[in-house]
Amino acid sequence: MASLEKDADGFYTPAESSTAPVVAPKVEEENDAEPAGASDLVSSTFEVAVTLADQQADPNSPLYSAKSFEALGLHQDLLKGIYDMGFSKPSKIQERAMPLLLSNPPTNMIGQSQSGTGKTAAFVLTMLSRIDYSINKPQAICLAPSRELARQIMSVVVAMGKFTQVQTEYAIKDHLPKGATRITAQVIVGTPGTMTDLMRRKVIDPSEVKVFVLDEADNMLDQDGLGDQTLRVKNMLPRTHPVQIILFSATFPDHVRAFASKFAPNANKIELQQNELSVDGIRQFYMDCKNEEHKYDILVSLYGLLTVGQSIIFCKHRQTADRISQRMTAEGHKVASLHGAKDAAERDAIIDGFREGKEKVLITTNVIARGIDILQVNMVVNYDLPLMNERDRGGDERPDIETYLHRIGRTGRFGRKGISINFVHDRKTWLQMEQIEKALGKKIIRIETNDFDEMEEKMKKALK
Ligand SMILES: Nc1ncnc2c1ncn2[C@@H]1O[C@H](COP(=O)(O)OP(=O)(O)OP(=O)(O)O)[C@@H](O)[C@H]1O
Repeated sequence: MASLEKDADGFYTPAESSTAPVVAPKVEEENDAEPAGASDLVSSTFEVAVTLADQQADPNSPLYSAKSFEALGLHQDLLKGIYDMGFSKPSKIQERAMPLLLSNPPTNMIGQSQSGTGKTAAFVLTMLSRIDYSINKPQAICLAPSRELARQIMSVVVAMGKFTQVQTEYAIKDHLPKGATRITAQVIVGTPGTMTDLMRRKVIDPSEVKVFVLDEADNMLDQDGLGDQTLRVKNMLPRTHPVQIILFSATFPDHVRAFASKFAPNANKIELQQNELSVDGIRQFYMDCKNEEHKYDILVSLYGLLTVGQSIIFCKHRQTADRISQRMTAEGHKVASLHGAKDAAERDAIIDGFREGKEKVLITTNVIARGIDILQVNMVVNYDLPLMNERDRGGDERPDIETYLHRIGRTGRFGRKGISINFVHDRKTWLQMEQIEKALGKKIIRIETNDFDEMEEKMKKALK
């Protein structure tokens, strides 16, 4: 075994020199063109299929692919799983990333692609392709920032692996029975705190781990957030053989890029340009509210539109989410609220209920800003704009562009149309929104708050 040195960032690195760098392929520039043939969302399954096929045939779309899933060299059992899920062609990120992810010897990957463009399938198929099904030991570990996202990723592992013998287990809070001593499952999906705990207690033996995936990698590596815990997990991985490290996200802000490259050395990189970060299917609006209280009134007046499909309302504080939801409920509206102060069972029940469409409006915090994939969500409201100080950068009132992108990305999934509405209520919030607009190079259009008919018409048009 190579001798190890711990460097200033806390990484253990082999003292010997590493392999030659791989030339990083770049995603071609995409233009801003309207996807061809885009139409309304879920009016019928048939219509959606036609729309998707059109978009997947448009070389400017992030959903475009020249290849078929067969051409990506996947095992027959996985192809069956993919088709069983209703996928017919890979998306651009799948087409680009899969050959690099599956090539031998395994090479690390830092992959970036817009929200809702199919990153999950790319890393799930890699995990399922790399494990040895005859060995009952953990071989692929995937970390995500929330239990909701970990559960969703697991549902993709199970669906894609339906025709394989894969065994899976969660590393999320309050999931394993108290006395559990050893996990034999091959794929483990979880959150960093619980994963660290289970590895420390030797419930997870990482000695056979070959693939380590970070979904929402920029968030998982952020030094102000989950970075330490993620690094702890990495430092417990075996050093007797190479472990393929796979980082995926829709965003990789400058302050984590260098750390990401160190975390996944010599990685193949697929990167987006700043002007490609948001998908065109999401139409962005804002509403001028008079003050904090007026934001609530406007939200209530939007209820009819919020429930045309499903909506997610993002607030800065848990208390705001609870307060709004209690008030709206008391006024006879059906809404749910979800945040990190609720216990595990309650969180699972709330997100499952929302997924099933039992509630059409979910009021929440940044806890589910990332990754959550619910196709019926056609509206996102930023009741409070996301700010950098929510990431523990005390006093920093700049808008948090990455969180904004992830929040609005809960709609407009895989070529669907969606709407985002920002509430601004004073000069400060207006300037913050202007900064977001500038950073993304996309116009955020004003909607009148006092003309309900115009509002409704504009929004319905945006969803067409
Ligand atoms: N090739 C495909 N054909 C059809 N649908 C697909 C394909 N790949 C993925 N999807 C669907 O697209 C949706 C979005 O995929 P996914 O959740 O992986 O997006 P993502 O890129 O991880 O987004 P985010 O950055 O928000 O996490 C999912 O509902 C998924 O089932």
